[in-house]
Amino acid sequence: MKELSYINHYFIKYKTHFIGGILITIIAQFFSLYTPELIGDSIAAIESHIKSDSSSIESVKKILLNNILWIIVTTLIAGVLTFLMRQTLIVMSRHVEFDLKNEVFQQYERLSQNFYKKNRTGDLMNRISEDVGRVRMYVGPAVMYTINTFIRFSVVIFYMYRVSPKLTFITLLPLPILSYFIFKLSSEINKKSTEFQKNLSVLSSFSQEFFSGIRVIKSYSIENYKQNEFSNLAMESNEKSLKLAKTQAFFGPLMLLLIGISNLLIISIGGFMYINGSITNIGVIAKFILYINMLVWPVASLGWVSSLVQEAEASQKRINEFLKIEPDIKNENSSSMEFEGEIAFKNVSLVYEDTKIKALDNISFEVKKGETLAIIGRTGSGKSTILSLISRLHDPTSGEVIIDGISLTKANLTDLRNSIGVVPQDAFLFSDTIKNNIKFGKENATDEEVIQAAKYADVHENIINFKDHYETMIGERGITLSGGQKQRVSIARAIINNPEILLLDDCLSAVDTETEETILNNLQIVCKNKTTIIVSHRVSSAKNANKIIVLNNGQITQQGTHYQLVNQEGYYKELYLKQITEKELL
Ligand SMILES: Nc1ncnc2c1ncn2[C@@H]1O[C@H](COP(=O)(O)OP(=O)(O)OP(=O)(O)O)[C@@H](O)[C@H]1O
Repeated sequence: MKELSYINHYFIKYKTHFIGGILITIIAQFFSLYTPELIGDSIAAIESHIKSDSSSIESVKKILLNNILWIIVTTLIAGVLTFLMRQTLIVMSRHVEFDLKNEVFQQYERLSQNFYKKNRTGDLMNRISEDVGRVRMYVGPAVMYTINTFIRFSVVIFYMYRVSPKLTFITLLPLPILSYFIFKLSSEINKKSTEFQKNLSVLSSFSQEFFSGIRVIKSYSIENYKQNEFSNLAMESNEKSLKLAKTQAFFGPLMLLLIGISNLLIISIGGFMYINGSITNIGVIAKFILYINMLVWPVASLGWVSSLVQEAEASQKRINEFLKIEPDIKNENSSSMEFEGEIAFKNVSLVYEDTKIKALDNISFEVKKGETLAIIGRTGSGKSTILSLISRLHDPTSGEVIIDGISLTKANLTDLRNSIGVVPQDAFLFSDTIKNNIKFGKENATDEEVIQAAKYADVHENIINFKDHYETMIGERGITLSGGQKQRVSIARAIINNPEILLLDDCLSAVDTETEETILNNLQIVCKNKTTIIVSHRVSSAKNANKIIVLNNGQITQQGTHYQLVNQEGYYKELYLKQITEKELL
C-alpha cells in the first residue's frame, strides 16, 4: 500500500463523494437486511398458526401481506441506495482516473527527449491506459466492496448473533475458506489476464506497424510472410485466452460449492437445534439461510479485492517511477523574456548520453541578429545537433550556447521556444486539416495569415487544388501529401508566427531546385531582420547566407562566405563543383 498512498490526496479532493458513498452504503445495508428478517417472521407466523391454531388464518394473512409490502418497500429503497452508492464511489473513481491520466500526460510533456529514447512507446501508452485503469479499480470497486463488505458483515453478524450465537459460529466457518480460495483464484485470473493483455498489445503493435508499413510490405510482396507472423501471434493469444477462460470457469462452481456447504450446515445443524429446542421456530433457519447467502458475495469479493489491490499497487509503482523522474531540461527562469536572435556557441561539445557518440566537438561560432547562417556537412556530421541545442532540446556536455548574451540554461524556456520557428528534417504533420497543421505554429492565426504563410512556403497552389482546400484532412484519416508538400506545409507552420529565429533542417531536400529557389527568395522577405540557420546538403541553399560553416565529425573544418569557400580547397568547393556539374547535366 506504500505506492498507493500517493493517490490519497484524491480521496481528500473528492471527499464529498467518498464520505457520501460510505454513508449511503451504511444506510443501504440496513435496508437490505429487512428482507431476511421479514421472511423469517413470516415463516414463524405460519409455523405458529399450524402448530397452535391459536391465531386465525385472517391474522396470518394480514401479517404476510404486511411483510410482503415491507419487503417491496425496503428492497426498493435498498436498490435506490445501491444505485447512489455506485454513483458516488464509482463516479469518484472515474474522476480520479481522469485526473491521474492528466497528471501522467502532463509529466510526459515535461520530460525531455532522452526520456522518450529510453522508454518504448508501448510502455508509455500502458502507463496512461492500463496502469491508470488498474489504479481506478482500487479507488472504485475495491474501496466500494471493502466498505460494503465491512458494513454488511458487521450488521449481519450482529443480527445473526442476536438470534443464535452457536449457529452463527458454525455457519460462518466455511467463509474464510471461501475467501482464501477466491483470493488464490483471482490472483491466478489476474496473472493470466495480464499475460493475455501483454500478448494483445504485441498483436496490436504488430498490426499498427503493418498498417504504417503497408506500402513497403506490398512493394516487397511479403504479405504471406506477415500473415504467418500474425497467425503465430494470434495463436499464442488464443491459447492464453483459453487458459484464462478455463481458470475463470472455476469461479462460479467454487462459489456454488461453498454456498451449498454453508446452506447444508445451516439446515443440518439448525435442524438439530430446532429438534432439541435450542431454536424456537423454523423462521430462524430461513433467516440464517438468507443471511449466509447475503454474506457469500462480500466474503468472496474480499479475495477478489485483495488481488485488485495487489495489481493496483504494482501499477501505481510503475506510474510513480515515471512521475518521480525530473526532466533533464528544466525551465529555470519564469520571468518573461523577449529574444532578438543573436546566437553564439562557445566551445560547445555534446556527447549523446546513450550512444556515447561525440556529435559536436568544441564548436564556436556567432550569428548576429538578422543574419543567415548555413551549415553544410556530410551526413552524421552534427548539423541537426546544433539546431537541437538552440531549441534547448539537449544541453551541451561542455561549453555554452548563448542567445542575446544570456546562457540558454538561464533563459525562459517557453519564451525561447516561442521565439523559434523550427522546420525539422522529418516534417511531421498531425492527422488533422492542412489549416490546423499550419495554425499549430500560431493558435489564433487568421485564415489570411494561414494562406499568406502557405504562399511564402510555395504550397498554396497545391492546397487549393485539393477538393477541400485548406480543410483537407491529412494523415491517417485523409490524403497523403508528397514529401515536398509535407516539407512546405511544415515551413508554413514555422513562419506563420513570424519568429525571431528560424531553424531550417534540410527542409528543402524533397523539392526541386526551382521551388527551392522560390522558397528561399520568399524566406528572404519573411526573414528580413530575423536570424536564420539553414542546414543543407545543397550549395544552392547555402550560397546566399551571410556565413557558411562546414562540419565534419562534429568539428568546424571551414567557415566563410560562399565566395570565400569556393575559392579555397575543401569539402565546400568539392560539393559546389559536383552540384554545378549535376546541374549542367540536367
Ligand atoms: N538523439 C540522439 N541520440 C544519440 N545519438 C544521436 C542522436 N541524434 C544524433 N545522434 C548521433 O549524433 C551524430 C550527429 O547526428 P546529427 O543528426 O546531428 O547529424 P547530421 O549532420 O544532422 O546528419 P544528417 O545530415 O544525416 O541529418 C550521428 O552520429 C548520430 O548517430
